[in-house]
Amino acid sequence: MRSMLLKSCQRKLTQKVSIRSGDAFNNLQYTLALLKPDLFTQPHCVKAVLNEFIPMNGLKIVIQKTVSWSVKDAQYFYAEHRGKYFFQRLTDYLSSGPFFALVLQGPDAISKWRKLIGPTRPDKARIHHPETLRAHFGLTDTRNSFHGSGKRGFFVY
Ligand SMILES: Nc1ncnc2c1ncn2[C@@H]1O[C@H](COP(=O)(O)OP(=O)(O)OP(=O)(O)O)[C@@H](O)[C@H]1O
Repeated sequence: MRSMLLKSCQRKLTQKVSIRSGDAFNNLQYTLALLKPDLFTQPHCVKAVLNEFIPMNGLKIVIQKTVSWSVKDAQYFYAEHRGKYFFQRLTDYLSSGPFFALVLQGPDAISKWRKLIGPTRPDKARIHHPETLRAHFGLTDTRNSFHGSGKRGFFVY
């Protein structure tokens, strides 16, 4: 399984990649991280996240790709929230411009990245978890700058 994972990671970024996240090998995991459109428009913030926050927290970027989603792509990705009052706002936002998709690797990468990005709401993050990325960079409940996959499973982009 590990060699399959590594093979997937080594494919060129232009190719469609399918990786099984969260497979443990000596606690090694892969996780999907999104640096959402609001952050993408702030190159100095992106630079700080990529070059400082991620490596300093024991995570390694194995794939980095700029993506642009249609509304349908965003609706598919966030399907679990369909029907909620913020669904249209959320999917309009994710399809409003380009953003970065990263595959991060490291021990306990899934929970480590989720912990690093912090609570969904940046205002709450600034009060209760001021050290987190959403506290530093998040703007609003919708434009909260980051996504971290919450569970093991396949992701394709
Ligand atoms: N109450 C809300 N009002 C507005 N937007 C919301 C609200 N709750 C969630 N969202 C938006 O939907 C996204 C997905 O919500 P979820 O509950 O999965 O939070 P999360 O796991 O912290 O975020 P993400 O899935 O983006 O990592 C959030 O990142 C946020 O942009």
